[in-house]
Amino acid sequence: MDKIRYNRKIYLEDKPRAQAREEVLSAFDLPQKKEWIPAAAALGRITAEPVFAKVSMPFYHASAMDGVAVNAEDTYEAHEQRPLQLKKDEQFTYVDTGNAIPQEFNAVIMVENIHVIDDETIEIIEPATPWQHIRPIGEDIVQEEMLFTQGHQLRPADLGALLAAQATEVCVVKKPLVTIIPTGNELVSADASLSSGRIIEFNGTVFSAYVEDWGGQPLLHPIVKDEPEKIREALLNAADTSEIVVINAGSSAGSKDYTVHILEELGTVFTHGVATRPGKPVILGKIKEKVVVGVPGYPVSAYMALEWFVRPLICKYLGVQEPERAKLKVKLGRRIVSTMGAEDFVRMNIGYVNGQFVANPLTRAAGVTMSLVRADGLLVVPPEELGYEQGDTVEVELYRPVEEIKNAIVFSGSHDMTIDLLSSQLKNQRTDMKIVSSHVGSMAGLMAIRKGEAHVAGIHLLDPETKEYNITYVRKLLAGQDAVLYPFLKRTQGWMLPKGNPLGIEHVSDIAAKNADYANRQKGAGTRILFDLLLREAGLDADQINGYDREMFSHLSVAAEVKGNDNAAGLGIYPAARAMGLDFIPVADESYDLLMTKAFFESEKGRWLTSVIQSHAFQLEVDKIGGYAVVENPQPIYF
Ligand SMILES: Nc1nc2c(c(=O)[nH]1)N[C@H]1C(S)=C(S)[C@@H](COP(=O)(O)OP(=O)(O)OC[C@H]3O[C@@H](n4cnc5c(N)ncnc54)[C@H](O)[C@@H]3O)O[C@H]1N2
Ligand code: MOO
Repeated sequence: MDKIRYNRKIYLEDKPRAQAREEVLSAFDLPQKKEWIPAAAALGRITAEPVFAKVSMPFYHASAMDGVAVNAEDTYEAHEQRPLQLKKDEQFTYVDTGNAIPQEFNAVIMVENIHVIDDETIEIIEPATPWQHIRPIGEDIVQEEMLFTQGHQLRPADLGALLAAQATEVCVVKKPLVTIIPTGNELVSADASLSSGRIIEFNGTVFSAYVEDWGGQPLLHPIVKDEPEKIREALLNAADTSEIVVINAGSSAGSKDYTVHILEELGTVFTHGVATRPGKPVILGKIKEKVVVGVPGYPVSAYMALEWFVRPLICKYLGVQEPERAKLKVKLGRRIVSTMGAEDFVRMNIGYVNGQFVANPLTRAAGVTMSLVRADGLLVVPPEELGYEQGDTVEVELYRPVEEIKNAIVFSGSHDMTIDLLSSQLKNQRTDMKIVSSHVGSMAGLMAIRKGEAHVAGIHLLDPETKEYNITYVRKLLAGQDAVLYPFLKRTQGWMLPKGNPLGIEHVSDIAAKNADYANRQKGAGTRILFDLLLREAGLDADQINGYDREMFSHLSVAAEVKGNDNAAGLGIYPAARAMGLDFIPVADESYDLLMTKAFFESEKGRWLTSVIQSHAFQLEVDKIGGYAVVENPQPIYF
């Protein structure tokens, strides 16, 4: 049993990130270790000492051209009107590019400029100047010359210079060893069987990859349980053997968050809590002379904290400048609210629509790894700002090259699995194009087209009066704007019910009559509009439906909700029901169409998109899902 009892630490500081960074950097003052490694394997490494050439290059006078080596003096008489003949071996010898020039010669004439008379004789009509077409000894590299100073990061061409100068071994800065300690009783490896409360350990692998990318040597420690003794032992060992220690999770105020106490006991804590959202519960401290960085458990917070504090430490150790990301000015598609006094880091999607870059925030939840996977850029809201308004121009840091962002087709609206298939087919045919999609529902998709924030929106909006899909909505909401509605799919909506349909639901009235727990969709979702129509047709009211106010944001989340509850019911598409092993009773066939800006529809990208939709390969993939039919010979409707 552990002898020491730790008080739960409830209050974290809000230290400015820049201050925390300066403090930890000035506390990190290890001398660089050096090592000799083969030059051929030194890509990306930092030279620890100046590197000198051991030999010259070329090592001898070398012919720069294919032709003949001559003595320039022998050629002075040559003239267009008085061709001069030269004798082989006495007055010339054949040489190829790179050959050594025999001592008696001092110039090369290109083969194109000689006229061969016979095996022994050539003729020239122009004199050669001394040293023409000869690469003299050391033209490129001179023996003893300094090729690189210390602190130079070796690039591919640099390796060539090292080998050419016979500097076959090079003294570089040893990569700082960064030990990464994942902690948590709940953590299991990715191949373990999962049960409620178990979390796959993946932060360690991500940290290792970042550390490697930044020039450090990662060492991923096995998972450590939330037991003070185990954490203490892991920290002490890591501090003995490595340059930097990263400990993951247990950084906040939970009952098992011991890290900060153990660090206080074994060394010093400089910081517990920085004024950032996310990433607040960072711990910075030292054991002996080794810096320990405690990063929060949530992946997004963790990766950001790693970049704020571990990357500068690695760069300082290596003696290189920290790289900065490219920046881009973008227009905000949505308002962004920020906490006063804290820096906010907002992952952004960026699209290039109608000649301008428009950015929209992704989820800000620190546990959503996919928000980092999907992000095109990062908006940093400084502590003194309360946020920005929709339409403001702000600067974002880019996570991807700007060309990639410029080439993406921005897809908005209701999500459908076929859009992922379309994405994949498009990528098959055009490596320079991709679909970037955000799933916001049909109505929000339509508005995105209206505001010029998307090229394409997937919509399925039923007009309860006309029973027609999409057209009335587009006519009403996009009045006066150039848009095209491209008929895309017919798909089947139906009741999603627990296996065996225990409540025996067949009709909307059964949902009310049997008091089923209904999993509804969000306002503006096409499925919600359909459900409301079904209610009205059956003469039912929303308040007769149990769960009407609980809103899910996708077909799959409705299906997941239904799966866990024998009393549940939902409305959605067949593939979602199938994915969750649910019963499915068809209710209506609906039109899921693609609304596009006219400019996009008529652009090269728009034409590609529609040609992929019409391709056999795509339609075959769609048929495999079931419950769908791609519209044949679609007639685009212009508005
Ligand atoms: N009362 C308070 N609760 C929390 C606060 C707070 O200020 N007061 N801060 C929240 C914030 S913000 C964060 S971030 C988290 C940080 O929590 P910990 O660093 O203590 O980490 P855990 O609770 O152990 O884990 C949280 C979460 O992170 C994921 N995780 C952890 N380790 C890994 C790993 N190796 N690989 C993948 N994912 C990992 C996992 O989802 C955990 O559930 O605290 C809040 N709470
Ligand atoms: O600060 Mo936590 O790191 O927001 O997620």
